[in-house]
Amino acid sequence: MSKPLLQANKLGKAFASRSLFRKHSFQAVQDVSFRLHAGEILAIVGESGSGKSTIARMITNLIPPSEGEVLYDGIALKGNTALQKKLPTKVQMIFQDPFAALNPHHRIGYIIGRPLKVHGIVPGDVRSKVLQLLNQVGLTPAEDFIDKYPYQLSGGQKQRVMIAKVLGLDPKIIVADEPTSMLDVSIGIDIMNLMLDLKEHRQLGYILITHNLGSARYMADRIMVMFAGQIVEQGPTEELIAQPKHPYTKLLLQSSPEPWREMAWEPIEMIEPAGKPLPQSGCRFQHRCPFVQDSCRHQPVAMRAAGEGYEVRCTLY
Ligand SMILES: Nc1ncnc2c1ncn2[C@@H]1O[C@H](COP(=O)(O)OP(=O)(O)OP(=O)(O)O)[C@@H](O)[C@H]1O
Repeated sequence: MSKPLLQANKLGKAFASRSLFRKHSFQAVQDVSFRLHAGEILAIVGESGSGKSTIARMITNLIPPSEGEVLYDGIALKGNTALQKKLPTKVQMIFQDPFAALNPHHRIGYIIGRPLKVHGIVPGDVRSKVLQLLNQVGLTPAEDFIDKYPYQLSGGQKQRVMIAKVLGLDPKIIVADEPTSMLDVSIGIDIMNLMLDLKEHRQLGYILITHNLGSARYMADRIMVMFAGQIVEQGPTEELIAQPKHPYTKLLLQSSPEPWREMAWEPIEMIEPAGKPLPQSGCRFQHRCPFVQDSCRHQPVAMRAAGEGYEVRCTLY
């Protein structure tokens, strides 16, 4: 297989926090490794607080990892100022709320054209390039959109503007953080289809961050399931959905409202509700796992191979 566009090696992130009497550190992400190739979509799924956005912020260089490294085309990001400077042309982010991400005081032409000037991609008049980008994201006739303000557009149109803005820099990777969660279902599907078309035409790699297993299944080639800052399972989409291995993935799938999921496993009964403090040692899921064994309470659990391109963090495998 070709060299990955993006590689995360044993990424970790600890945040310092301070309570009234003492300082402590909270491990938000731990031991996260994955690869993304051109033309591939990797979905990161997991409940709120599982570390998805922290991973996105580390790979886009918004925050430094506490451990591990991020590589683009095999080159480490850390300490490489030339690569860090070039990063916007390699990786771009799309956010959940396109309205918050678009400056309401500027016209669409300015919003899309500004990064092209700042990064020296189009010197001089950017109008024709902006019109081309509007066409590419389906905002046509482009002349009708270029002079509008964000408030004059619908949610789906705003998300298309966001996509046009990031495409202008010709990135190789797009990190999309819940890109359709604020849109109506049918509009969300249109945006996902647009993203899939752009991926095909430009051989983009996507990291799709989502709570929604339905969107992950619709878009992604591979799914990576996070629990409490760790990957618990990653593998090809259809295989992971049809035959999940980790008890947490099974729980996530069985609690999904999606009509397509057919459970070929005994329903998981949690022993403790979500939201309890994490255990001090051993498997992070031990309190909630009905299959917990003595070793799960004491030994940290490493990722293990569970088939071709498949890994799971569970002593049962
Ligand atoms: N700057 C920060 N300082 C301290 N803790 C943080 C910081 N950023 C994130 N965290 C904590 O790290 C953990 C992971 O957060 P993160 O935002 O990555 O989760 P998430 O899976 O993206 O959640 P959501 O789906 O709600 O966005 C959470 O417990 C969060 O409170």
